[in-house]
Amino acid sequence: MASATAPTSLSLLKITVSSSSASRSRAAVLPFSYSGLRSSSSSGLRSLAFSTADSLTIRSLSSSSSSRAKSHRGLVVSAVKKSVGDLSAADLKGKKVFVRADLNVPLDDNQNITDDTRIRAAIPTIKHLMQNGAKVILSSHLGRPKGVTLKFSLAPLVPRLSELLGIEVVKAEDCIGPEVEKAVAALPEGGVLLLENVRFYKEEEKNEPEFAKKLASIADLFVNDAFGTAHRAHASTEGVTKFLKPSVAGFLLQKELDYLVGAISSPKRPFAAIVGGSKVSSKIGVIESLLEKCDILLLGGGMIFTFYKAQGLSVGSSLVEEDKLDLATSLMAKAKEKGVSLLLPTDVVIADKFAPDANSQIVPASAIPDGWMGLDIGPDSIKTSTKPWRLPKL
Ligand SMILES: Nc1ncnc2c1ncn2[C@@H]1O[C@H](COP(=O)(O)OP(=O)(O)OP(=O)(O)O)[C@@H](O)[C@H]1O
Ligand SMILES: O=C(O)[C@H](O)COP(=O)(O)O
Repeated sequence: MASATAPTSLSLLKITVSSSSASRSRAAVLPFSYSGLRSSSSSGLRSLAFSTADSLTIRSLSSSSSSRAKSHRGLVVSAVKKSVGDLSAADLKGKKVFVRADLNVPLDDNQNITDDTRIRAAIPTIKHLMQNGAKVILSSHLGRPKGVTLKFSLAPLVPRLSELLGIEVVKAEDCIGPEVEKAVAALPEGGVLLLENVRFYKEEEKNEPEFAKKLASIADLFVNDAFGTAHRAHASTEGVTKFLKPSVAGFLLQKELDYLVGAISSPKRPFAAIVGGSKVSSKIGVIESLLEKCDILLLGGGMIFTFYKAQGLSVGSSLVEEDKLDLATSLMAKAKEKGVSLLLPTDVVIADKFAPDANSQIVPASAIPDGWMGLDIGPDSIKTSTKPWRLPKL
């Protein structure tokens, strides 16, 4: 059986804590999966492929047999958001509906859509509105343009949208202004007008009220179906809700909310979550919230290098949020305090530059050479995180 002194990659983590009953009882719910540890190999963490930020948790795992502590994370979240399905023809006929979707699809160099999943996902809401006589004003961002940029135009999406909806979707050249107003006025019941990329205006991401007001001024009510963008308070997602009533969720957003609420309010234990992305700073809220609910939190993506550095590891030229090192440390401490196993990958992909033609290799997280940058989790860690017999059922 592994002990806290096993030379796992935990030994790299310079965190010393004293035992707490909270972490012991919490850790007891994690029977899994720590098969790698239990195999008692001297490279326990390597076989686990994720390292916990808290070596104490591992000791607790292997020593405690008490049943799971009564959850202090039993926060029940209930989804009582109004959805577009609650709106009938009586509410919609002849109404101008501003629909924010996430049509941020990948395009190749010739502006061909290489994956239309997001367009297809937006269709049920749009069809519901069309079938109930609404005039649909469809808005989205595409990419992260700095000002008006042709390659980020939504124009290439029109043929596919039209095909999927069975009507000719009209495209506006802008998302606000007199031309848009004219196009809206000409829109028949059941018609769809696609506005130009809302991020062509910097006011969108700044959530400027004046801009939100202009967007809202062309519509009677708002449907947010942009699940992939729902974590951002932008003018077209959050700002317009100040001016349009009702503001309701689209079918896609509702489905995802139902799913998440179900998973989070009464999860099967042990409950694990995986969080990735490049920046810790934009994930603080979600990580803190998950620490209240999860038993295991696996981190991936670019943000892990901030955590490694916070632990004193050498991370070469990896992306690091220097001003968030303390935050990373405090999140790890918080996980410890809550008895949550915060796991970091033990192997990583590194490259000599951030470019498609870079040289790359796989190394242990503790062995990133100077001049190399870590990009993401390595194959061992991927294997671990995707093998159901290693991880608890999600
Ligand atoms: N490991 C990395 N090293 C350097 N740059 C990275 C790394 N990972 C991602 N990036 C850069 O950050 C951008 C955003 O990455 P990603 O979408 O994974 O992160 P995110 O946290 O979801 O993004 P954001 O919070 O900025 O929306 C990428 O397009 C890329 O340019
Ligand atoms: O692709 C995405 O993640 C969403 O469309 C959000 O895009 P953003 O990260 O540029 O806001």
